[in-house]
Amino acid sequence: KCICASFFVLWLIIAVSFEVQLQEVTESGNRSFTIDYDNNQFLKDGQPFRYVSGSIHYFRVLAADWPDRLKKLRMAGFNAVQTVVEWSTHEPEPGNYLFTENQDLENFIMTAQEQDLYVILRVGPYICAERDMGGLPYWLLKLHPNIRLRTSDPAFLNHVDAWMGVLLPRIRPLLYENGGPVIMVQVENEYGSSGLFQCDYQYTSHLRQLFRHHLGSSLVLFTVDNPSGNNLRCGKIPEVYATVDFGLDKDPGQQFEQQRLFEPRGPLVNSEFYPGWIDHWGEPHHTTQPEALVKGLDAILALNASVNMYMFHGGTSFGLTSGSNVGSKFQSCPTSYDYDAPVSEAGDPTDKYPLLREVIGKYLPLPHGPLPPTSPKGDYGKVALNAVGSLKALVSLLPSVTAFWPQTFEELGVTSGLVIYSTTVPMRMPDPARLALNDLHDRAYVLVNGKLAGTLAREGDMSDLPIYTPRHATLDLVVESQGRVSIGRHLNDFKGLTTNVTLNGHVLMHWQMTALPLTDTSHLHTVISRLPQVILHSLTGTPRGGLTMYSGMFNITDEDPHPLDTFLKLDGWGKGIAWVNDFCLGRYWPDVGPQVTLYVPGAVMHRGDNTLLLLELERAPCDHPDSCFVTLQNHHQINGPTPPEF
Ligand SMILES: CCCCNC(=S)N1C[C@H](O)[C@@H](O)[C@@H](O)[C@H]1CO
Repeated sequence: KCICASFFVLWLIIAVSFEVQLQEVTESGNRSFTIDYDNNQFLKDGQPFRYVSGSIHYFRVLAADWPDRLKKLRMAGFNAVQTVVEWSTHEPEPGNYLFTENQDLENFIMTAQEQDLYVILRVGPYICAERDMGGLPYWLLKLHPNIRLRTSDPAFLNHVDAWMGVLLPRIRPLLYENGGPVIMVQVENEYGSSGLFQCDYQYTSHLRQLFRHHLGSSLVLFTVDNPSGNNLRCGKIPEVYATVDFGLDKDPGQQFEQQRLFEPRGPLVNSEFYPGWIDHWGEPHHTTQPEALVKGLDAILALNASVNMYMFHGGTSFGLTSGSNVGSKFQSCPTSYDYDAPVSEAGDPTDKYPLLREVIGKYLPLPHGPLPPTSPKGDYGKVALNAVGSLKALVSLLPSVTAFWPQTFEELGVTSGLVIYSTTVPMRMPDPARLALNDLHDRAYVLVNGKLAGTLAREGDMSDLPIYTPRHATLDLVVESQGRVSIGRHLNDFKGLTTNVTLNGHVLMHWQMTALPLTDTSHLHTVISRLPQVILHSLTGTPRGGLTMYSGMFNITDEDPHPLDTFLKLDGWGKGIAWVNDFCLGRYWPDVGPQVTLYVPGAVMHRGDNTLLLLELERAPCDHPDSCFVTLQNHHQINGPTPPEF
């Protein structure tokens, strides 16, 4: 008994001294961010803390504009910024790491700290976010065609370990406890809610251990799941704090009851409160009413919950980085990620902005100072364009691959862009013959002997295009990727011709494939410059001006202030990709909407002559030189679509 008593006394002394030390550490000014389970709150340096955060994805805003957007977030009353970290942005090819300029994540984080914002990082490895393959790099499919993404499959986890071994050591010095602004880090993303129909706890536990190894034992790690059904049962990771996400159409009390089933104590957190929603090409732009948004936020804050608004500023999926979804059909996401967010795609406060500041001001001290104004926009007028070569002419100058069967984009090493698949029809077919592309990812322009015979789309019926094929006719299929699926079972979304092609039931073989990766224009310019002028105008594209490159120049005079943000309007154009000064603005598709203009940041232009390049796939208003132009106007346009004929 005496021994037990002395052990107890010894234990008591140790426990008390530890508590005192912790208190001393805190009082000594060392920084800490923890969860207080006794009082259902966060503690920052030992004091109660609640965050009101807004999502801004650094890769959807140019680095030149990060200070402006982050300041607008702070001036709206928010005290934290949340961003996902996109693996494919930082490792576009295996072992090729990018962390500079527009990919300089550390700069974004430190800029947030300068704007008096804490940072909540969602480091993935999977992030969803309507991005190509949910932010996972396409080369995972190239290296491991049978990979089981988002599982403990070693083919996946080995690359995750390597990637996190590069990323997380960069994050550690920026943690709050180490003097930085990063207060929390999310593990995976909606693992239980992503329609994976598998709960690989070995995978999620591995991530927790990996994050603990690189980031230490005191950082708050959390998960996010939509709180319906069994999502939280599958998404909750032991020793990782489970939070939920829900929109303004949900009752916060009921939603948080679901969180309480898995976190009976600790702060209530909505990690994604939606001010708008996802857009898809061909659907109306999704919006919400400002009053409903403010009412919903007020109800959450009144419960003393912490919250992140997804998105505060959506920005733009520049380049070919937007993803897609597969619901009842394939739905590709537009370039604009406006999200009907409180700050528009172009960075301007909307009518939601002052209302949000007012409601946040009921719960948090507001920063003083004027509300940010709408920035001036450039009205640079018409830009005349000329055809600089058909796609066929361009492709004839590019290297090609021959194979018995059609290969996917991934096999050909193409992240995004086009692949031209060519073959010869082996025998005389009855006219018309039925062409079937049995699993097309995603859109194909069918040419017979260089003439457009039709268009097939993943959204529509891909297995029935009647074509007339003379003997030994050349069949070209110009196949476009519209963005890899961002969520669910179709995440391993191989692009291109993913199965055989048949003509009247005969499998077509012996394919020549020419990749046209469009992640940058360096090779495009090289190829165009090599095109003899005579070819430029001989090999036109389609009769309506499709499958053709167009270029033009516009001048920003010295009288103009620094180049202003502007909007590219493409009246009369069909569907394609646009570049300004080699910066890929993204895909345009005014034929189906909802976005009708492309946002052009001022930072991609300069005084003097600027170049504009279009790869038009479908139609151009260029049957007369006077009508072959686009417009750089000072306002954006998001229209409801005319029902598309995919
Ligand atoms: C149509 C399926 C949408 C799935 N995505 C959902 S629920 N969301 C949650 C997800 O975590 C986030 O990355 C975003 O993708 C968001 C929608 O903007």
